Amino acid sequence: MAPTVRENGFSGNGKVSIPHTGYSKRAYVTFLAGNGDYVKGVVGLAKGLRKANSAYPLVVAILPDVPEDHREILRAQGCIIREIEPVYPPANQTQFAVAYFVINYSKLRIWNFEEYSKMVYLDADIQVFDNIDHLFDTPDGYFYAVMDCYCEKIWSYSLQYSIGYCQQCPEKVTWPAELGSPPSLYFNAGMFVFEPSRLTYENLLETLQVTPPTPFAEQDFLNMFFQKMYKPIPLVYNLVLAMLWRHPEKVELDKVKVVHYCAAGSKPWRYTGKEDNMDREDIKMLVAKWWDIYNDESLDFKAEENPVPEGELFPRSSIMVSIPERAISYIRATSAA
Ligand SMILES: O=c1ccn([C@@H]2O[C@H](COP(=O)(O)OP(=O)(O)O)[C@@H](O)[C@H]2O)c(=O)[nH]1
Ligand SMILES: OC[C@H]1O[C@H](O[C@@H]2[C@@H](O)[C@H](O)[C@@H](O)[C@H](O)[C@@H]2O)[C@H](O)[C@@H](O)[C@H]1O
Ligand SMILES: [Mn+2]
Repeated sequence: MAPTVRENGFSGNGKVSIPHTGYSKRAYVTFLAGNGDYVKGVVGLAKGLRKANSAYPLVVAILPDVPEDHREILRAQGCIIREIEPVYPPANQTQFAVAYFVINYSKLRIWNFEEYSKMVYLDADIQVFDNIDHLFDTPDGYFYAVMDCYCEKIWSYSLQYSIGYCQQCPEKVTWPAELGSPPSLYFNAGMFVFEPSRLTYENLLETLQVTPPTPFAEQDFLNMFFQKMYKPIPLVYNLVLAMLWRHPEKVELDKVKVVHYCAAGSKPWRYTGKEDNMDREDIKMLVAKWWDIYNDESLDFKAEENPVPEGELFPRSSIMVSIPERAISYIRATSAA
């Protein structure tokens, strides 16, 4: 039977007016800043999600400094572009672990995307190789993310690193009793499952303004803010590459669904193989896998397969799939002609 969206689903004025009546819209979301080459990461991610048959669209939260030609590239890949204003931490003397981490606080704007009830955030240097749509069905009220690793030199400022403690193997070097209780479980903020909420958003921004910045910027802040709601999920959902050489016993590469190219020198679009660990066979294989998707033209978004109905804003594929069946009652179309 030819499905038709209820009249008030797509009003005649060309705007998509979706009834806010108990439907729950879902989407993947990533973050893009600057006019550099991270746009390639977003294109790769959009194509990877398509290859994994993801049912939900990819929203890209972009800073104003993302140039129009990059925005067009992303629209052409079926991405939903949302411009956000930067978020800066309070004035500080902090040395961030990496100078540009300061722009990553702008990620916090995604909590204001209230038109979505559940989102999966993915850094632009992440690739999704298997379908992870089931993460949207996780119980609400928690913050889901994968535990990070403290063993890389980038952590050398930390107490954990100085005593050789890592949460990935707490039995190897136990946390000294004289230092009190061990650190709370700490997640990598390159991937997480969350529920946008105006209230949480405002709370995040207010709390940020009274929280002294720390080396891992918004990642440290989010770990502090969501400490009580944090639920660790398996590393197959965010393989922080350092795990391959720091905790190989925990990695079953053929089961990994999401790879996070965060190790120094591992960004596929900048890969030279010269940095530490970058000449490993598994790294070369993962970088090649990223390029296979990026270069696969059959994975490009095809507007003709996702027509944007006359006067509407987005291809229905990006709207319709983000509204579950129950929210749209299908009635038999009376021919408009
Ligand atoms: O110049 C930049 C730097 C970072 N990012 C975004 O911020 C995220 C976090 O930075 P990055 O992934 O480089 O941090 P890492 O995970 O390597 O620590 C990136 O994935 C991008 O989504 C960006 O768009 N442009
Ligand atoms: O702004 C802080 C960033 O901190 C995190 O990356 C780090 C950290 O996780 C280390 O453990 C890794 O070793 C390292 O490579 C990596 O840069 C997030 O991936 C990123 O999205 C962002 O939040
Ligand atoms: Mn990253």
